[in-house]
Amino acid sequence: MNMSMPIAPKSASFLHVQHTKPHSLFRLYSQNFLPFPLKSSFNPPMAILAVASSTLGLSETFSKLKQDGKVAFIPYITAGDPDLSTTAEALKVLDTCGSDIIELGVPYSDPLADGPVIQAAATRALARGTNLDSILNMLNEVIPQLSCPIALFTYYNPILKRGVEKFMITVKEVGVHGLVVPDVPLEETALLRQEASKHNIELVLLTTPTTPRERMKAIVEATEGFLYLVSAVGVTGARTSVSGKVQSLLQEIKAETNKPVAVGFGISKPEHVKQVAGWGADGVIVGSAVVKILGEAGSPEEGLKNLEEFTKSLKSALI
Ligand SMILES: O=P(O)(O)OC[C@@H](O)[C@@H](O)c1c[nH]c2ccccc12
Repeated sequence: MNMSMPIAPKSASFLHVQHTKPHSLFRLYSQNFLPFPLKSSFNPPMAILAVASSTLGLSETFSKLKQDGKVAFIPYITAGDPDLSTTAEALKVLDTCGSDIIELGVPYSDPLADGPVIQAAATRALARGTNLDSILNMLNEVIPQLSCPIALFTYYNPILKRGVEKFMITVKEVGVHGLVVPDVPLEETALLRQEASKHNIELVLLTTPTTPRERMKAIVEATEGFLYLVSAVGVTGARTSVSGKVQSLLQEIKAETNKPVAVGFGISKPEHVKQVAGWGADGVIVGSAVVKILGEAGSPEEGLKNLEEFTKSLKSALI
């Protein structure tokens, strides 16, 4: 990864950039979008889902949580940081400590939406030779041991390199349930959504604090699994507080849909988790704070131990 690449300072956010640069992340969400016919998703009776709980997808996970009056805890980690065997252990720790969905990031050389913590994690993972094949081989072993679904998190380029249909087939084969592609140009969402739908992968779309209302409605219509509400302008990274605007954004979105909404960006403490859940979020996503613990520990063992403690502290805010 080009480490000299300027990391967008928080003030010059992608949202501001969207008005100056044609291809910033959030600019991609500002073109007109024609919602596509939603796939008629097969909804087996809960009894079957309860039996095969490890096969619960993203939307089933949210409906089960909703029935229990609970909010989803969704951590994000970068695959291969500090190494893939630690990632395998970290997935099990996160699962055991009560994660309801886990976002697993595919490290990429130009993570334009990521702040310094996740950029550094991607650099370390790539330096160790982590790639999509090695990640999928690891997932093939680990997913059968997990009780929560995995949402693979990747920029668009690695998908295009492999071919959209081949990518979907491959990730489905290892048991991945969901997919988040933060930089997909919306006019190309159709191709991704068609192939994702064909292979029963839930493609999660993102909306931001400055997404125009009509555009937000189209994104809500098109997203599957859940809607990712980005809580702050700028790049990923722990913040000292969560913007109060999230509360009104959640109300605005929930007036348009019954689909679950998970909030991410900047959430890094149990009090943030509690606050966002109290505002009506169906899920709370924590990335950088978790990545930092794993990637910057003195050893993988220390990282996993600290991860367990931190995850339990965040989860306890939702109980
Ligand atoms: O790191 P944060 O501020 O806790 O935000 C979650 C974020 O890491 C995760 O969802 C994510 C990782 N890379 C991204 C790129 C765009 C949007 C979201 C993401």
